[in-house]
Amino acid sequence: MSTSESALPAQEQARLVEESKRLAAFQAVKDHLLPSYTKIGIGSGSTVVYVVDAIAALGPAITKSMTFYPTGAQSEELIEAAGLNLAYISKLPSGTQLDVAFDGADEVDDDLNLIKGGGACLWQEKIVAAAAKKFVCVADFRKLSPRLGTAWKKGIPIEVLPMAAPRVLDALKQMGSHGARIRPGLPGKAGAIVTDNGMWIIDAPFAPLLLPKDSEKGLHAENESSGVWTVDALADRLIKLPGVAEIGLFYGQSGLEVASGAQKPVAAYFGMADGSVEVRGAGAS
Ligand SMILES: O=C(CO)[C@H](O)[C@H](O)COP(=O)(O)O
Repeated sequence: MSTSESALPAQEQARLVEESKRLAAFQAVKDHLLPSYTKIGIGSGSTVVYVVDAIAALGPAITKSMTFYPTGAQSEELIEAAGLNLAYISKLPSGTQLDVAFDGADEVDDDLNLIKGGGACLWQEKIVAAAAKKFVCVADFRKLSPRLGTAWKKGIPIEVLPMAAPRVLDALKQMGSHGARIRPGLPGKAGAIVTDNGMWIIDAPFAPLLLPKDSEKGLHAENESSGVWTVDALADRLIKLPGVAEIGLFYGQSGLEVASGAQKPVAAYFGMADGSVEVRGAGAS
């Protein structure tokens, strides 16, 4: 949030953020949900609520031929509450892709790499995003960052098998994440947060993650324990730690570059504080 926005009273700031999510969601749906589409992925979080609002606003004449695939319990409820057709990715016939998937993010960098998992749904979110021909990210202006880990300081969410958590924490420390910790449950719940998949989440802070273009500026990852990593090197390393089920880094090639299995969005829509929508990547299709 810029100085001018953070000077606003808290209530006005919150209103601005909500309005920016809504604007981004309606624009993304307008640009990327074609009436001919039949299979749509729906992500998790507070921004996706507006995506579902935008889809429902198209009316049953358009949406009745569409089926919606959730990324967890929250989006399942959203789809049902909006009266949209619900199905599960486990029932998507092999060899079939979703036409498009919409989801939020905790942070988005200049290369459209994402941090996701603030809402603990990252595993199913990655499966649904990678199953889509086109993955579109929707966010408010606070999520736009030059490098991951600049604005989002809570750490990279990592979904782990509970019995492996202490070993994963040891490994993260060696990799330079000194503040890594198991995410606690919601107030009133003792112990760790438990994901829709029965796993725990570790949040692992790292120094802002470098991009390929940073090496041209003389910025390099040093050694492992320095905690300075490029996005790809860190992601490749984290996913190989025994006990790690999935990581909240969505990285690699985008859906425009690979036929299927992309984790990165083809486009990211940001609602801005001035009421505009900034689009990074591919616009309308
Ligand atoms: O990754 C996610 C949940 O696991 C969400 O997409 C992310 O946390 C953004 O949420 P919000 O739209 O509420 O800011």
